[in-house]
Amino acid sequence: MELDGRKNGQTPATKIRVQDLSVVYGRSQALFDVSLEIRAHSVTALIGPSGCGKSTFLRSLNRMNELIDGCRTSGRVDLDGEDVYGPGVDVVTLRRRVGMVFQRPNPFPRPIFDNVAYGPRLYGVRDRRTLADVVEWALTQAALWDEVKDRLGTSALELSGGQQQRLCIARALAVEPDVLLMDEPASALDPISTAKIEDLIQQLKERLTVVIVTHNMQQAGRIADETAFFLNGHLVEFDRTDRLFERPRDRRTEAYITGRFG
Ligand SMILES: Nc1ncnc2c1ncn2[C@@H]1O[C@H](COP(=O)(O)OP(=O)(O)OP(=O)(O)O)[C@@H](O)[C@H]1O
Repeated sequence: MELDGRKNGQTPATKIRVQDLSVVYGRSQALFDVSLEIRAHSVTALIGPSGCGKSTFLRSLNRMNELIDGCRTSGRVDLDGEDVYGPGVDVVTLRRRVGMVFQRPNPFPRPIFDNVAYGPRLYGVRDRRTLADVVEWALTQAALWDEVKDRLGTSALELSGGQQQRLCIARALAVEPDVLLMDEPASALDPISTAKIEDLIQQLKERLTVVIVTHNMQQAGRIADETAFFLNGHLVEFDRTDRLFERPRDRRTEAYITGRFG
């Protein structure tokens, strides 16, 4: 099934439309009827206290939740107007279009080059020149090329934590996704590496759409166009980041951003 068309009357600016999304793990419900729209070429931050469902929401956007035993999802997630849970959707293609970067850098214990070439190889690229070009392009996009171009054959595990995380971003970018899901990508990093990742995210949104979970409200304020505040599995408020932080409409949002709980 093609996922590219703009259907169901969505405006071109809507990249992902979530309607009445609920997620259950076994007997415990993690998300309750969440609806929101994510604009193309924007950065959307998901904030809220631990356990409120941010990662669950993120994983439901590219069906990563399905890898968890006992996890059931209902509702609708449209990507460019097509339901990603619809019959006939190829999950491999979906996850190629909607890539993911995790909290802890998780490079493979393989050379830097192979880490980035992994996805393109998986999707059938064999030509060495083409692979080399893709690797250079993705590492440049991830602001890592200059630091590693002379040691592409060394193990990714020899890189610093911040470099490893940019490598993981390069690995995700190498298959040219149009959405990048990031689950607290900078929480394990020092302030300088964090600033690099934040700069990178700002640049990436020219190419793609970013959805990021963060515990760091200053970070959401710096990088996100829109912010969603979750509490106990409910989406409490979703608005432009400046409005959500300066004039929250819900007192629970206000309590959270002013540090009164969470
Ligand atoms: N694999 C799983 N199996 C069972 N329950 C899970 C699983 N993952 C998450 N949950 C539960 O779902 C709820 C939401 O968890 P989730 O990880 O989505 O929250 P979160 O807001 O991302 O939390 P944190 O900020 O601590 O990462 C929690 O009650 C959690 O215990």
